[in-house]
Amino acid sequence: MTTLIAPSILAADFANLQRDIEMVNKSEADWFHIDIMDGVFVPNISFGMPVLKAIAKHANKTIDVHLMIVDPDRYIKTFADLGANILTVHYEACTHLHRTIQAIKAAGMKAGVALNPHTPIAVLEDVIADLDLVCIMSVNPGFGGQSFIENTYKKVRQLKHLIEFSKSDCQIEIDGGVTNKNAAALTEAGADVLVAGSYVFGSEDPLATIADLKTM
Ligand SMILES: O=C(CO)[C@@H](O)[C@H](O)COP(=O)(O)O
Ligand SMILES: [Fe+2]
Repeated sequence: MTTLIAPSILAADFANLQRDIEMVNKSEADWFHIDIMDGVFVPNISFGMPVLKAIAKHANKTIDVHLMIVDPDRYIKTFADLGANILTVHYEACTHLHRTIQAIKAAGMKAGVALNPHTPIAVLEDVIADLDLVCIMSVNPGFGGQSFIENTYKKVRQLKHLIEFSKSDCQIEIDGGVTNKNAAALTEAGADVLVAGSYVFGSEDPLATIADLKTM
């Protein structure tokens, strides 16, 4: 199976959002990656429900929502109603992670958990069988355009082992600083989904950049 590519809309031109959504629609990308930041869990605020609603209206691919917010349980139903297909919460933001995962699935979405760079893979041991996606943060969450953290490769391999050992069919997503310099090595280590924001939207030809990432 080839690696899935999920352009991060955080790096799109918000004054030309529909144009950028149409670009992703006609590209070889697989998912839309949507970063929701609350200014509390992370030191930045991105955008909220009205913008997600507008994106969902035009997007014709899987909508992968990455919540960087505290107490995400408050909004699970809202994100399902807005059109999220995959809802990823942060391990560090959930007091009752098992309950949150079940609530996401009960709302009809796939359930993902994201781990900050300092959080070990081992914390997922007792929920891995319930998960559809694990998002390994390869930068500290909160901003696009940061440098990739090299320790990520080790975590991908550890997660791959845990998934195989648990007979889980959960996918491994890498988020932050993904470029053509690390994409092939991430795929080789076991990544299933690569999120790319500034590398795609900051390039001369985003369609070609996405197509190129797909080959890695
Ligand atoms: O969740 C985040 C950042 O917190 C990411 O999804 C970024 O939006 C990825 O952007 P690049 O690092 O690819 O520019
Ligand atoms: Fe993200």
